[in-house]
Amino acid sequence: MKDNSNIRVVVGMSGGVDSSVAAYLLKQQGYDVVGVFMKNWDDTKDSGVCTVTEDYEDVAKVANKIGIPYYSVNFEKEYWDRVFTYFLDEYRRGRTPNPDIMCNKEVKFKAFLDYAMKLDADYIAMGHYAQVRRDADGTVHMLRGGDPNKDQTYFLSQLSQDQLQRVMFPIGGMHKDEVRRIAEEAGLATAKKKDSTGICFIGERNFNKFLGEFLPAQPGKMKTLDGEIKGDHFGLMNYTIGQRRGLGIGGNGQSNEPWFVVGKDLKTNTLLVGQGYENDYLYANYLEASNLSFVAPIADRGQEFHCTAKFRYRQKDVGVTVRFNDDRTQMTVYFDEPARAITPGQEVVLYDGDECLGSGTIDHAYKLVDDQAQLLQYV
Ligand SMILES: Nc1ncnc2c1ncn2[C@@H]1O[C@H](COP(=O)(O)OP(=O)(O)OP(=O)(O)O)[C@@H](O)[C@H]1O
Repeated sequence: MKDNSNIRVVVGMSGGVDSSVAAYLLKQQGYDVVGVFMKNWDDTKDSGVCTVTEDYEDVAKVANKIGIPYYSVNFEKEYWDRVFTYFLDEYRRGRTPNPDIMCNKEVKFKAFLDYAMKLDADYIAMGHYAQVRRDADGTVHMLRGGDPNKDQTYFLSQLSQDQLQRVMFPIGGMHKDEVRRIAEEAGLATAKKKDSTGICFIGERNFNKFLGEFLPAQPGKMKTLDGEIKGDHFGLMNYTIGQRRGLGIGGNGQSNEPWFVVGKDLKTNTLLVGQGYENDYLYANYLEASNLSFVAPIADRGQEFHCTAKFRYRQKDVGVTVRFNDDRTQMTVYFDEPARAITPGQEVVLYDGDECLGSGTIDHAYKLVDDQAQLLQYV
């Protein structure tokens, strides 16, 4: 067996089963493994419950069982400055941000990586469901996780080639069942622990109440695209494009079809609603994105190429054509088929087969009407 004992790997241990097994497998493979638990949210900042103490106890139990040192590090300031501030700003702009993507980019794979380097790490490891392939020339590629139900490349799509160079995903090729089985066989205390849910590092919250603790809600009117008032909304930030639940409007005389959020008019603080899941106004032909980041080397693909994309996490890939602007700071993504509920603030993540190329943040969606581009009034 290869001697890995000179290679130090700092594992991000959350107190969950995935990172427990990641640490366990690395230790089995003979690496010099160190566990580190991050605390990124102070539960006195809001009125929710945090599970930090319990999670850290689980890290301690697992680390002791597999025989590795472990530490805890506090990145509350980094999380607040680089993730939470962005999160609130995006909501203020009427958009729907993805804090997990920002958290990976700025905290888990930046602040944590910097900290690990100070501990003389050669690599960091995380319990994500994603895979890294290393080419002979040193280039690394990020591939989808082995468990199609768990693939997390969507959330990792803003990592850079430099960041990925130093990353290992020990359980990335496995299925969740297998991870739990290994944890059980190894007697790890987290084998049966429930998966974490909710906002990255903050946890499960009543979302609207949580948001309201940081951003004052500004109630306004709900209108159809024809200007008919349908009711009141309790703050544009509490709604997202394509949302059905919580509107409180039933079908009317002509149709019993449910109502959906089809747009937001920030200037007049109006929520635009339309009837029917297939509402034409929810379908776009292309989008514009900025804040581009590519983990894969894509320079040789030229200004325009065809690939697949996801616009939200739980979605099948769709065929798209990507066209960059001259300096590659923005891209326009044309869909092979019209796509529903494209949401500003969310990420458009590009794939070539199983390889995640990178992503951009959605700014605008457009519809073609008689070959004329119409900007959808999504913010
Ligand atoms: N508080 C934390 N401290 C250190 N690393 C963390 C922490 N939270 C998450 N991570 C790392 O990020 C990975 C993915 O986190 P995610 O929240 O998606 O958890 P998960 O898939 O439920 O994994 P786990 O079962 O390990 O909690 C974890 O497996 C772990 O390596």
